Amino acid sequence: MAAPPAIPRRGLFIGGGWREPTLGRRIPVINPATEDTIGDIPAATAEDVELAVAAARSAFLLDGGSRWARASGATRAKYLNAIAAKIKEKISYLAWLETVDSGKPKDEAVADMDDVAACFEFYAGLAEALDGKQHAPISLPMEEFKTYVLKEPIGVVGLITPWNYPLLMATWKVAPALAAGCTAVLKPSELASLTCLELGAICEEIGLPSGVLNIITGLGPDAGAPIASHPHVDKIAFTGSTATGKTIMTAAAQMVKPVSLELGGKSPLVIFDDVADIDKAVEWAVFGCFFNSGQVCSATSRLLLHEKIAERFLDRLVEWAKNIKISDPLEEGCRLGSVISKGQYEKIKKFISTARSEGATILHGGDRPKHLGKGFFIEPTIITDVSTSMQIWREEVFGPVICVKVFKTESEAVELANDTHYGLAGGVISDDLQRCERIAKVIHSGIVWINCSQPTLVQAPWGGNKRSGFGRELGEWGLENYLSVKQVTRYCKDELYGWYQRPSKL
Ligand SMILES: NC(=O)c1ccc[n+]([C@@H]2O[C@H](COP(=O)([O-])OP(=O)(O)OC[C@H]3O[C@@H](n4cnc5c(N)ncnc54)[C@H](O)[C@@H]3O)[C@@H](O)[C@H]2O)c1
Ligand SMILES: C[N+](C)(C)CC=O
Repeated sequence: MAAPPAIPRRGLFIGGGWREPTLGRRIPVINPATEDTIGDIPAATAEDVELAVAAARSAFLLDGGSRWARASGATRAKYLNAIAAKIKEKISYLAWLETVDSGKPKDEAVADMDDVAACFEFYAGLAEALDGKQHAPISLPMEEFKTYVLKEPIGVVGLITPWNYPLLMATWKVAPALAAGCTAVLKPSELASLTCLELGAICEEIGLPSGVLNIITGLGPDAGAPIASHPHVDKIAFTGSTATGKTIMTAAAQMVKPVSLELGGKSPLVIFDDVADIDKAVEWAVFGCFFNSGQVCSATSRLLLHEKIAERFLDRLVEWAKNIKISDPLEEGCRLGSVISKGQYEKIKKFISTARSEGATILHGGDRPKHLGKGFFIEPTIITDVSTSMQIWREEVFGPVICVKVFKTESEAVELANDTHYGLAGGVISDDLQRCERIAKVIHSGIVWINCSQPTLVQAPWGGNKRSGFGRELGEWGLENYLSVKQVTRYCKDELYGWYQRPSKL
């Protein structure tokens, strides 16, 4: 068997080159599936953030912005397409790296890398289309003024991202930010930064102008907080926990800096008794909460079952959960890998034990799989006898743990579905499409899935309401996040405007 590739030892990617962190600190990289230390990443601090922001600002302003910010969208599109091509060329390597860094099954990592390339290509298309949207005239009810609109890049943007889809979540921000003409400082999660550093290497290879994208790795308070509070960062786009989102919003508010926040969730999946093929519904329930070990912001982790099918559905759910291949994520056919870290493993175990002590039943799972002695693995876990006051019903676990409640009527199902501070996603499964449409309208969330859970489409808006944040990523909305709209109005009559009396020239 060929030896696995080595983990590259990288520095911080600043101003188009690599540099060691100013204080010389590094953070170990642990493969969560084996618990082995496999490398390290730089631990940036405020000193490095200064350098990265300065590099991004001078790239934004260079030659009056003509190299990047005010270059045509078509010019920027060439770079985005070149990044996409490199991602495709290196897909197996990048997927391997993502797998050993995050513990997710290799097949999932390959799908993530496909999505990364597709996202760069999609925003390359929108960058080109942006050229045709400039100078859009505004229809006015008078003739003396003519008005048009320019869409301009916001400036230097700080992009702070989580570990669950390391390169993909970064791409959701980097691709539209660059398409808009912004320059950026990306700070991925300290728990999984390897593929984001490889993005730096790709930018170097394709000759992205220096300083357009800077990538600094490190701990949140040391490397993320100085970005959020930096006076020369014009916008923050953040994906992560609601708690960190609040801290970032507070820091940004001091400078009236715009923020977009993609935060946590506790999304419902409502299943009615009219489903003809119960396995089809069960598979979506499994996918909705056990994919990526449930470490998905939009995981449908609250399952609402109609009382008439609840027993049969739960029997099949347990069968399907037992059938999931849990293994080293590099093994062929793995469908449940490890969770990201020891800390996350312990947090999930605590959620399960609290649910038990509050009176819930652990119907299936709840432990480390017996055949895996090492690694941060947790069985797919199904929890029943849940009340709405329990922690397991109210709080995001971010692990392979689904909690179940039974309902009698449609209105009860809707009330339970909306019984949350979060509002990211929700799903409904029923053979009655009119009912699905009715429910889609009344679920308080940014995304509703009908007869499925989790499809994520680069063309469609993504984001939440309530404590799941605000702003939308992906689609054209993702580009708008990084554009500032400028009104340009011209007075076009030869005569005086005539509000004041012209003073005599005598
Ligand atoms: N809504 C979405 O689209 C979406 C997508 C993925 C993940 N998430 C959410 O992300 C969370 C899991 O990710 P996580 O554990 O990495 O979140 P986290 O909030 O702990 O960390 C996210 C990022 O913020 C940084 N950070 C931490 N403290 C900071 C501070 N004080 N100032 C600036 N930056 C700081 C971290 O280093 C990391 O890069 C879950 O709640 C999940 O629901 C949401
Ligand atoms: C949208 N998705 C599933 C890729 C990442 C959210 O955690």
